[in-house]
Amino acid sequence: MAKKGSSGRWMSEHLSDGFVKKAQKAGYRSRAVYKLIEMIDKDKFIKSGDKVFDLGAAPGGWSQVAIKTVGKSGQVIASDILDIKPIDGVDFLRGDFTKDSVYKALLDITMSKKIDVVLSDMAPNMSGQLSVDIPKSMYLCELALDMAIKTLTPSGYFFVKVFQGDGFDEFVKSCRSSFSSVTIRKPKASRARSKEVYLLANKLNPI
Ligand SMILES: C[S@@+](CC[C@H](N)C(=O)[O-])C[C@H]1O[C@@H](n2cnc3c(N)ncnc32)[C@H](O)[C@@H]1O
Repeated sequence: MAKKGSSGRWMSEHLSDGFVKKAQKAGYRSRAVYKLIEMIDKDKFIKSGDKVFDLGAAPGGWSQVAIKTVGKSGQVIASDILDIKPIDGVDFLRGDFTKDSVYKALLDITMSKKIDVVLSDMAPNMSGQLSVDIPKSMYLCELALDMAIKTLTPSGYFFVKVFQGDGFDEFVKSCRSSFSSVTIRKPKASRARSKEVYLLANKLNPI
């Protein structure tokens, strides 16, 4: 029998993954929803009526969870470089978040109203080379932090995927200097061998 390459290994692991099966059964678009659901259950950082940004939203799993949680009185504004199939009640903007035009278009959609929660699950296409992937990911984290600082209410939350590696400690430090509460979490649905963790920051420090 031919030896499985890394993509073959990924596919068989993916298909036998309990979170994948659970997500498919529940009609969610990604297994990643279980990372967000666990963290919302634990830290209660998205509530009914909230206004939420979902950065790096494709294929739309987190947006599905967010719109369910905020309900009709809330709003979810999602964005990704890739398109997503429409989700009832979710406003979607397609574009590259590293481009000024996309960043500004997202700010325009808020119509100067403050946001309660900024989510970022953005991750670049992984090459497998940590020296390339980690800096790319860190840049997306820094842009998301900047957006959070500019748009959040004083009691708002920033929830972001970060890869542990070069720049991680500095990024946590930046978050601590902008927010009075910063916690690092590793949800059960996050694969143990993955270097990803999630950072939850709350309460912007006054400037
Ligand atoms: C792990 S996926 C997000 C999964 C999503 N949370 C869900 O539950 O469906 C990461 C996303 O980040 C997006 N992304 C990566 N670089 C981006 C960029 N420069 N601008 C916008 N989105 C980006 C990718 O296209 C990808 O869809």
